[in-house]
Amino acid sequence: LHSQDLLSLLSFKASVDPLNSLLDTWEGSNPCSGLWVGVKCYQGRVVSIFLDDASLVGSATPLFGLSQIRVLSLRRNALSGSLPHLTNLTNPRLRHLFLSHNQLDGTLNISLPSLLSLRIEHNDFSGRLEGLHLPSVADFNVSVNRLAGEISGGLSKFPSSAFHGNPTLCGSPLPSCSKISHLSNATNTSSPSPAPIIVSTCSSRSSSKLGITTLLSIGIGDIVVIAMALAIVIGMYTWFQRRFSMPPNATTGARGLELDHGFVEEKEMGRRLVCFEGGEDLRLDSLLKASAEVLGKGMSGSTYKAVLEDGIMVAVKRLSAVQFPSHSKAFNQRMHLIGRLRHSHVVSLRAYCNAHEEKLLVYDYMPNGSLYSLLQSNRGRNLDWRSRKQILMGVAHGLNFIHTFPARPPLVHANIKPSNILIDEQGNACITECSIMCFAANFHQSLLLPHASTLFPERRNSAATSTWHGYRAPELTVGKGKVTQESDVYSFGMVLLEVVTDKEIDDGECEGEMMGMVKIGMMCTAECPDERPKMSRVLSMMGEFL
Ligand SMILES: Nc1ncnc2c1ncn2[C@@H]1O[C@H](COP(=O)(O)OP(=O)(O)OP(=O)(O)O)[C@@H](O)[C@H]1O
Repeated sequence: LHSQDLLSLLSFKASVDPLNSLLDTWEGSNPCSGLWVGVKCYQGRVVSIFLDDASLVGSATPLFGLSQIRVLSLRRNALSGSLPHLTNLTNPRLRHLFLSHNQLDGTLNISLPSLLSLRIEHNDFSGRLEGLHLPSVADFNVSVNRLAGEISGGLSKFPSSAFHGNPTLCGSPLPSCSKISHLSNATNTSSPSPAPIIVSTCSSRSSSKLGITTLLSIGIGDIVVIAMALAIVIGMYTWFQRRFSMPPNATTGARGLELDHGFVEEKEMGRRLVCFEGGEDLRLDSLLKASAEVLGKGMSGSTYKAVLEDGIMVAVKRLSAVQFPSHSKAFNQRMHLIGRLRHSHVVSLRAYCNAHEEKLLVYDYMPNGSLYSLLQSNRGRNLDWRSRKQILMGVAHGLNFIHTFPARPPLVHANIKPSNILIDEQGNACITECSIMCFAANFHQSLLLPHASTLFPERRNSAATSTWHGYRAPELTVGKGKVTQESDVYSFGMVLLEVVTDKEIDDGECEGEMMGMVKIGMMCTAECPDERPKMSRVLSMMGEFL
């Protein structure tokens, strides 16, 4: 291990975590052990740092001492101070720099011909853009800072949203500088605000830059939108109620909304087993009698591998009575939908039982374990780039299928993480446990755990079963946040970043693809849910360069 890397990391830790409460896994002398949260290495050198949303306060400067760093992502912390002069001499391999939503200030001096992404929006940077020499940059955003002067050269190709919120910045794509100086001469110079300020609805800090009138009009606009949304929701709710109170066979022909013609209800031992296509032969008593092996235990319950009398293997999830105490009608309705999901990248639910004393879900058994175990094992260390791409493409296809399945309300997975991504006989990735966590009683409590110490939790303690916290979207941490397709996209992005930046990826020809994937991962993990792409868009972006 390179001693300069160790020194840089320790000096960063001393600055941002003097009490050793946030980066407590940064211990010992080997940051490449796999235990240092957020640190990825290649051939003994630190190549990426992912510490988004880690509550870090202090200076980021020591991290620029990592001379082989390719990806540095420190979004949504409270880092302050200025950036050092970044050049090919200091950081020749830096490709992606993500520092948005911090309190960084000073002028920008970055001369990196190979830098592909620069995201520094929502900081306090000042001065002109002349200090930026970034001929290759393709992903660029400096909005909501205090930058001034004319936008020139190659930077003009970026949309105005990349620059908004810098009151004295001008030139294409913002209004021309002559117009601005004319305007500012004509108006009171004590409060210049020539450039259009479009403020992201996700930023609380930026709202201080809005005037009262703007806030009022936004407020009135919001009320109208909320009223319309309420009307739509009530209409949909009424429709939904009518729709699902019909007997199964009386449903109309809309694909995906029909209840199964083939489902069989079994009353055995006082409990009901509801079976879907491919699970018609399942019986509750044979399931309960089957020889079973524990596969693992998670937040939502325990999973067993059961071998039935005829030799068929299934995975049975026994839901925890604490997390799923009630016998809910909504749960049954959702399971009837989930039982119809049939896709090569989604694990089929074959049957379920929702009795008071026993809540079971019966899935196809996947013989090759999960992405979690793959990343943990030695095999994972040698998982080549092709296999990683194949897995991620599979997950993207599966999640896109779930998100576009005709259902009202639209289906949300709610628990995308490596242990819920299973590998089938052909090595394809299949998503399991769709929507289950939507019904968990303690869902939000489990999300309120501290952020930084749960980043990439799977790496912290290989003995513990995985938890979801490192993959949750930031809007879910506030306690009332609701899981949405956008929060699924965030979790997918976190999984993608973990798979792509996992160490021991062969360097060389795959680097371009890898960096493209990092870019997609960053888009998926944008703070603002509205800014995250839909899974269909993610798929087409992945397809463009893979
Ligand atoms: N259909 C399946 N086939 C094979 N292995 C499975 C199947 N379903 C789950 N597993 C494995 O069983 C183990 C336990 O899964 P379980 O879903 O109970 O916990 P978890 O995924 O860690 O957490 P959570 O309860 O939040 O989903 C995991 O390693 C998972 O990959």
